[in-house]
Amino acid sequence: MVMSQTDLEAQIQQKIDFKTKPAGSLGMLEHIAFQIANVQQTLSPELSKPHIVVFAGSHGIAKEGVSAYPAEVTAQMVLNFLNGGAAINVFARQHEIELVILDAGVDFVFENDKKPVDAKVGFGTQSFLAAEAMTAEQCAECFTSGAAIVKDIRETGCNVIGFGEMGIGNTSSAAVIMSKLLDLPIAECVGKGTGLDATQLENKLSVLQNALTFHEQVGNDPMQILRTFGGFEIAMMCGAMLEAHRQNMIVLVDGFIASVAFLAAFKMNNKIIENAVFCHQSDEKGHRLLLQKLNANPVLQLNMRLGEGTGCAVAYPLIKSAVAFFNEMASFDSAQVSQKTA
Ligand SMILES: O=C(O)c1ccc[n+]([C@@H]2O[C@H](COP(=O)([O-])O)[C@@H](O)[C@H]2O)c1
Ligand SMILES: Cc1cc2nc[nH]c2cc1C
Repeated sequence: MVMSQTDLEAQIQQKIDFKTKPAGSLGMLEHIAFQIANVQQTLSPELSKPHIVVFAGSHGIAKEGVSAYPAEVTAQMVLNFLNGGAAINVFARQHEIELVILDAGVDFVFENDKKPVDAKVGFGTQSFLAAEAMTAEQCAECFTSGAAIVKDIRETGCNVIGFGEMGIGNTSSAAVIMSKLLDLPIAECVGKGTGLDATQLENKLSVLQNALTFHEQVGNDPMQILRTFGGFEIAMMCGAMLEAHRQNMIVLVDGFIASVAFLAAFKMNNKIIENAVFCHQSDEKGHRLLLQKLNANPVLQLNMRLGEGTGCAVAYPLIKSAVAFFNEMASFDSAQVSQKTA
């Protein structure tokens, strides 16, 4: 017998409420369990073959003094990921999450035997201070490649996928994209990124204001905004997230930059929010407001501002706990525990 959506939702909620606990006492874990069961349309949800993809890209805007670190760190960190030494490697290993390192457009030729997945769209974007970050063709390629990597991962049996990134300068791209997509003053979207001091932050703000003035004619079309302000890894994440939704996967969203990629995807298909778990509220200034605008309730708030998918990795065991209680806890009936009095 085919169950209606309303019936299924009622049954999921009933299963949660009949567990041996005071009603609502597992808090956010209850919401996550409900969401995952609902996405998977089942009373026995499963998380299988979890993956995190780190999308890496270099940014032309990095030469405008908007980051506390030099642009070459992007390629150097990709090598570090490949050698297993970065924070995301540690957390992914700890929680048995498959890690995929993807070159969306790093300004470096990787030639050792250890290479990132090659989806290179170019050797970094143009500085969007006085040019478009990428061409329309490059932006389209980001979407095609993002979808392709997710399809490949889906074929391994994975149904839960985290999105992280690496790209010196990408909080600048992300801040401008957020400001355009939400029609917010850029000052509300800009933060210290990798750790700018107050003077450097003022410079970042003025660079981004100038860029916005230069691109004044850009309207609110998300594809046009992504193309104008980049980066390759942000556009590719956006395309990948949309595919993960098409494949009915659980979409784990990392920090500020990943959330901005999500916002662009949401503007293209707002149903994607049904599959999304916002893993961690970053310390980057704009993230809180962005999550508020999405009505999103992050699983964790640990004052991290690293990216790489680290928020997804550290939140993952909690998401597993949500599914585990839903599947394994006894009910009042099965354990013969008395229910609430009146
Ligand atoms: O994910 C976040 O919330 C986050 C916040 C601040 C910085 N980051 C990371 O730092 C880099 C961007 O910072 P920046 O200062 O170079 O724009 C990039 O590699 C991101 O992964 C990440
Ligand atoms: C060292 C370093 C590691 C990172 N991981 C993600 N963004 C980063 C930025 C820097 C500077």
